[in-house]
Amino acid sequence: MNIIEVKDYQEMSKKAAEFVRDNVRRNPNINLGLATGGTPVGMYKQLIEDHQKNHTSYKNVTTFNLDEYIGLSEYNHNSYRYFMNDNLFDHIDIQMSKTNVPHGNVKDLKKECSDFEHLIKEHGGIDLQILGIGSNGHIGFNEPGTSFESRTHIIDLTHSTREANARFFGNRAEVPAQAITMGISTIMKSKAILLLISGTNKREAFFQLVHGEISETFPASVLRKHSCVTIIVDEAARGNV
Ligand SMILES: N[C@@H]1[C@@H](O)[C@H](O)[C@@H](COP(=O)(O)O)O[C@@H]1O
Repeated sequence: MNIIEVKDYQEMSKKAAEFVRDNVRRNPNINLGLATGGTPVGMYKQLIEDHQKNHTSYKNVTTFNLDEYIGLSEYNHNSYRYFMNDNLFDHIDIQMSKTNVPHGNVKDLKKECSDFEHLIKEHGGIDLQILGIGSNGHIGFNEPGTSFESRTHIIDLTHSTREANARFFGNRAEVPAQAITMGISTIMKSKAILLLISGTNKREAFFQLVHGEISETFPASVLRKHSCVTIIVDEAARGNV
């Protein structure tokens, strides 16, 4: 794993945006895997700024998002589809038809999972996957205990994840109990991975990732088996590591 140490959230966001932009410029038809949560918001802001200033084009880019809450429609402000439109897609020249976020409010959720998995495959796989990390080591919504062999699937969210995400909803009771998420093996098939880690609440997770054992009890540890992972981590998350 290539670890890039930066000072703070601002610098992490800038570096991450440069990394993504350079990849898009090198391969304008890139398949990007995207993440939600608080961590990548600054990176998306920088990408929008770069698009406006330097005209980096996303016209031929295809995107696949990691996950979506079950039960929320795309119009719900807490859905990840809404998040992506609001934080990125509405502000760049991407074709909406090339943006893919799992649908969390369809009748046949199992079919949605296998369709999503196939869609990624049909497009030739993800070239660059952006990731954040949960404080319990989850990636996407793959909670501790998820099989490393998992494909896109339905997951029960843990108490701590619902608690952590309650800040977006008002209270924990409103956070959906389940989500659709790319599986660990789906994520691991990406050709390259960019993981962003910021803040003191991620310090323990960063430490585990670097020093802990590779185990399904800490999902992100699987990344140590991937040959092309870049981590951008700020001072607060590094602590004394
Ligand atoms: N499903 C998302 C993840 O993709 C994200 O990486 C993680 C951390 O979120 P944050 O960046 O807000 O700390 O939790 C969320 O639940």
